[in-house]
Amino acid sequence: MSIREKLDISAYLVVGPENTAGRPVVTIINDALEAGFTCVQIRSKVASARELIELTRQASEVIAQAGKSDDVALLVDDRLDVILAARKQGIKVDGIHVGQSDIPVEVCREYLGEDSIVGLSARTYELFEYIQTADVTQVDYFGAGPLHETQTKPDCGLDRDGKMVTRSFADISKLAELSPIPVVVGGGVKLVDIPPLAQTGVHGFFVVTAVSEADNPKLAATDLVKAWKLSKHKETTEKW
Ligand SMILES: Cc1ncc(COP(=O)(O)OP(=O)(O)O)c(N)n1
Ligand SMILES: Cc1nc(C(=O)O)sc1CCOP(=O)(O)O
Ligand SMILES: [Mg+2]
Repeated sequence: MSIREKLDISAYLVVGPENTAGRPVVTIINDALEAGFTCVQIRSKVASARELIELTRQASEVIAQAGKSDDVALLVDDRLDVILAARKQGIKVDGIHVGQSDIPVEVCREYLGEDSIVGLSARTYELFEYIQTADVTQVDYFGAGPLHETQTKPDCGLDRDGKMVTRSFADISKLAELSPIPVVVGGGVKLVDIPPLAQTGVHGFFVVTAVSEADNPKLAATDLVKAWKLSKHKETTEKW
C-alpha cells in the first residue's frame, strides 16, 4: 500500500526553523516521531530553497531512522520546486500542502505523481462553500482553521473585510460533515483543544507552536497524541 493510501493526518506536525526557539528542526521532528506524530510538514517562509532541501533531507532521514518511512508522510509547504529538487537528490518526500494562491493542485499532482499526497487549504470567506463544491479528485485532505488566532500565520482566518474569523467546534463539526475528503484542523491548537476537536469528526489536528516552541517538545507532543487517542477511544466505547 502506498503512503498516500495509508495517509494518517491524526497528529500532524508543521515546522520550520523560525518556529523552534533556536533548536534544530530535526530534533523537534524526532521528538514528535517518538511521541507518535503521524505526519510531518516542512514549512518555512524564511528559508532558502537550498535550506529547505537540506531540512527535507534531514527530516526524511530522521523518519527513516525511526523506521517510519512507510507510515509517517513527509510533506513540504508550498514549494513544488523544492520537492522536485529533493527527489532528484534521492530524498524521500511524500507530498505537498498548498493554499489557494499557491501552485494549483492539478499541477502538483502532475509533477508529483499518483502516489504522492496533495493537501489543500481554502480561502476563509468561502471555506464552507468550497469544501462542498471544489473538485477534490486530486486532493487528499483539507487543512482548515484557524481554531484560534495565531502568530505563526497572522494572515490566516482573515475575511474579505479584514476581520479575523476563527472556527468554533460547531463550525468544525459541520466542516467534517460536509467535506468529501478528510479534514485536519490547526491554528493555535493546544492540549486543551484536543478532546473537543476529536469529537467534531475531523481526521486530525495540526500544530506548530504547541510542539516546536514547547519547553519540552517531546513531552508536549506525547500529551497531544495521548489526548487525541484517548478522546477517540472514549468516542468509540461510548457508541457501544
Ligand atoms: C495542514 C495545513 N493546513 C493548512 C496550511 C495553510 O496553508 P496555506 O493557506 O497555503 O498557508 P501557508 O502555510 O502557506 O502560509 C498548512 N500549511 N498546512
Ligand atoms: C500554517 C497554518 N495554517 C493555518 C490555517 O488556519 O490555515 S493556521 C497555521 C499555523 C498553525 O500554527 P500554530 O499551531 O503555531 O498556531
Ligand atoms: Mg501555502
